[in-house]
Amino acid sequence: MTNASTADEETPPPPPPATLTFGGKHGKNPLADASFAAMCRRLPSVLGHTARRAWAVDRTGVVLLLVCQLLTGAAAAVVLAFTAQAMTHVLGDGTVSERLHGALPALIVVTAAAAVGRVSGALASYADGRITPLLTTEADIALVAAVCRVESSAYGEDGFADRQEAAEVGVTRTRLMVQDAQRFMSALIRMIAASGVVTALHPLLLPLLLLAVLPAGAGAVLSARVDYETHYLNVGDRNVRQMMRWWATYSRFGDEVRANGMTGYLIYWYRALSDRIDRRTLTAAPRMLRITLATSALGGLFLLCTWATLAWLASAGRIALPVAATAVVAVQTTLAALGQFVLHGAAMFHTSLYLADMRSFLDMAAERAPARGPLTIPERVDEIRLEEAVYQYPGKDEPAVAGVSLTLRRGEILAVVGENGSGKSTLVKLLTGILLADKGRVLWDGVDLAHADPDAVWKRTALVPQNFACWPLRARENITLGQPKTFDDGPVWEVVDAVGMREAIEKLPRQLDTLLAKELWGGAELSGGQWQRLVCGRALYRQTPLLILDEPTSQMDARGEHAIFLEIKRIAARRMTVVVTHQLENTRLADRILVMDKGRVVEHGGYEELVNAGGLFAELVALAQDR
Ligand SMILES: Nc1ncnc2c1ncn2[C@@H]1O[C@H](COP(=O)(O)OP(=O)(O)OP(=O)(O)O)[C@@H](O)[C@H]1O
Repeated sequence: MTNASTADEETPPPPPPATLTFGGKHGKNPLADASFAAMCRRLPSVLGHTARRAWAVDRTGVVLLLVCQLLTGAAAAVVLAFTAQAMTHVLGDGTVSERLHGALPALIVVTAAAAVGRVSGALASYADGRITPLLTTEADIALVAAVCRVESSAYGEDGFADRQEAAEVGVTRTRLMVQDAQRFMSALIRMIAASGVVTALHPLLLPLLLLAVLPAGAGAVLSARVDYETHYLNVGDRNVRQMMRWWATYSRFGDEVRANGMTGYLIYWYRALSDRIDRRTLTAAPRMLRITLATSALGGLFLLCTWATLAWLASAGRIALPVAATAVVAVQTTLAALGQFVLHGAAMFHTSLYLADMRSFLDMAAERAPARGPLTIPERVDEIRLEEAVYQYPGKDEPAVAGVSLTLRRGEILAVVGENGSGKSTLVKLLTGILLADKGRVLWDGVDLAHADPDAVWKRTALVPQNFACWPLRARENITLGQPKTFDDGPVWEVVDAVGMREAIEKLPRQLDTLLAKELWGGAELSGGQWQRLVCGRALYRQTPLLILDEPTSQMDARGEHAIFLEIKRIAARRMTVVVTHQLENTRLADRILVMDKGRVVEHGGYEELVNAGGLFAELVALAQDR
């Protein structure tokens, strides 16, 4: 036995991924208590909703689709009725040529109607091809817009991310909805046409045919239910798998994954989660099989009864032979139409389950869109005041900000310091109205943010967040994003100079037009510190009354940091500036320093004053110098 294998035996197996359930108040499958009748009642509402949305995106396509479907149905009825007529001639009395001659006009009509049916069928598919992509795009954009617009606090809400994942499936299923609805409607029209002909031949045939296809329909609905149940159980796991997939494969995190030896565990983890999802899916397979076998057997039995009845009617002389022959064709046609009607109805029901998830998420997101009030904020803001502001994140026992009062005036630079988790970033979110205080108030020139239009607030805010996005956009857009108001690059170059990025941008293959994403064709990459400079440039470009920088220079070299703080000082007179930092030396530029601990302001004053006070700030400064 080698040392390596001994080591392997002694190494405990890696822990499997945590078991995640689609939890919270959304943890209950909406189908759990739904009766079969209730499920069937969904169809008209789903059909109506799809029709309204289709009408909104492509009226011509919808009209074309409806006309073609009516034509297809009418053509099917004509084919059947004239086939019956032709049969009567073919199986009637006279010589072969006389009988064929007699059937000829009916056969010509059958051929013409079949041609019309085919052409309108093709046109209906074309209309479906027009409507579906537009509808899917609309659903997709509605979802993205809804998520972008919710109050920031919604992200932390129980089940929000899982509901979003379920809604994403709804978006992809939208693709099937028009197709299902179109096939369902066309089968319905063909069924009505064909059943009219069958009933005219003998009234007993239609109920028997219905009995023959109903079990298949019931089977399809039951299978859809099982499939959805499995999907519902897997939502939580799929959500986290999707997130991990992105983190594990995103090139920006590739170095961390490789150099820390994470690859093996990440792949193991991904496989373990995928296996768990597959296991649930496979558990459903025998149930599906049982449903299909039972309903097929029942349907087959009823079909046998239909044929036996037809044979009995013919042999007992209750229907003439030509009528019996026609009945065979009519039964086949009706059976096909009925079968498709039921199957596409079930498919629509199936799709509707996913669409309902999407609709309920959109409703949920709409309820969480800011509805704060119509108050607006003056163009120039002179003062921001916090009055005993408290904020507690959902699910947390302690408030992150526990009653903070402060006044910030135009022209002032405020530094906020404190240990990790002391509430600095949360305070910033309260100042900017990203989060609304649970208790207390945040007032911008006397306007309470709880009642102000958030867009008016954010138009006057520039924020360099602690965790910023490296947008896969051109360099120019990475600066102007959120405020693309000039056609001239002058102001963009001004901020590029201010953050010391001119040389780096001029070296890019297409300067400001360079796509900043190495993974995209023609894209280029910046270093971490260069990205941070660019993000600071974006905030400076906005020229707003409030400028907030949360750890703005953590990745920068001394020259970059110097340039940024010089610029902050240069422009400070025209705005209120808040700098959150752990680099305590940088707080020297501030007019005031706020020291936070456990959500409260424990000290405030100037740099020298706080160092001499011998409190938490002095201790942190001493620790920073004790290297
Ligand atoms: N989105 C969130 N959901 C739940 N709790 C959060 C969230 N963001 C922060 N917290 C919690 O709120 C508290 C304050 O966090 P905050 O980010 O404001 O601290 P901070 O002072 O900015 O910390 P750091 O110096 O590490 O950036 C912490 O206990 C943290 O765990």
